[in-house]
Amino acid sequence: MFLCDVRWSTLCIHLHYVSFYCLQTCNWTSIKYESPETGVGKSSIVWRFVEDSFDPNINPTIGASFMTKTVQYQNELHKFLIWDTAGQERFRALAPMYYRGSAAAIIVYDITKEESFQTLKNWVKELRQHGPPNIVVAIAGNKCDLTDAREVPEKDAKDYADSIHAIFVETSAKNAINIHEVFIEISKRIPAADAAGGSPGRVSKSDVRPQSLRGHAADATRYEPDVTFHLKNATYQQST
Ligand SMILES: Nc1nc2c(ncn2[C@@H]2O[C@H](COP(=O)(O)OP(=O)(O)OP(=O)(O)O)[C@@H](O)[C@H]2O)c(=O)[nH]1
Repeated sequence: MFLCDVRWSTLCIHLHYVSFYCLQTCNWTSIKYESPETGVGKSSIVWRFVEDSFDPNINPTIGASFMTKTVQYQNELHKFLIWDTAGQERFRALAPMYYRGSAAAIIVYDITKEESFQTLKNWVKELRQHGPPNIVVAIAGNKCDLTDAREVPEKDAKDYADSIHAIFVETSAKNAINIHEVFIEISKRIPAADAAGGSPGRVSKSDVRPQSLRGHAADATRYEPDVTFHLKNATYQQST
């Protein structure tokens, strides 16, 4: 998952999950979570953030979903443009299409699956090597409501995140724990466009990469409504 934060201009945020990207048009309708990169809760986090809802029977992502969400923080508006991409290995090669040009990435692992945490480290390496140089990275240990099934100690993950200067949170999309907070924390770390003179993630409004727009709340009417669309079946809808 990737996010951006800008004042008065669209900024590109790359929200990178342990798994992501997919631009292909596919017909698969039911695919089991097979690898440590799938089923960690990426889509659930996005839906909790965007719609404040949780679906225990959510389908695996086939293709990619793009969503925007505008929130007010203090006296500013933050508009997040988010790519939610499929976690399956077959889509891995498409990842650079989404993280290049993004200002932030959220890499998600499942606290009940040690393997997903190890996989996360590979994504961090890839982002460091091939992603934008100043990309903000957040690590989210999801499903923290499942404490009895925990395999990844919180301290281990926090120490790792500190070692790479990443934001760290444990989240629960199910119980709405730290979802809003991680997005706001990312937004705070991304320089405003006017201050940065054009941040790495800055994009035009027609660019359908994840972005965040930050401006003053009083100017909310200048922004377009939040939207959701799915590349899988080329549907497009306004969510607000
Ligand atoms: N208990 C619990 N279950 C969760 C949480 N987040 C997601 N899930 C469940 O985990 C499963 C996978 O969630 P998804 O959001 O589809 O995961 P994903 O990482 O987007 O999966 P892909 O689309 O395959 O990459 C679903 O059954 C969700 O209901 C959480 O915070 N707590």
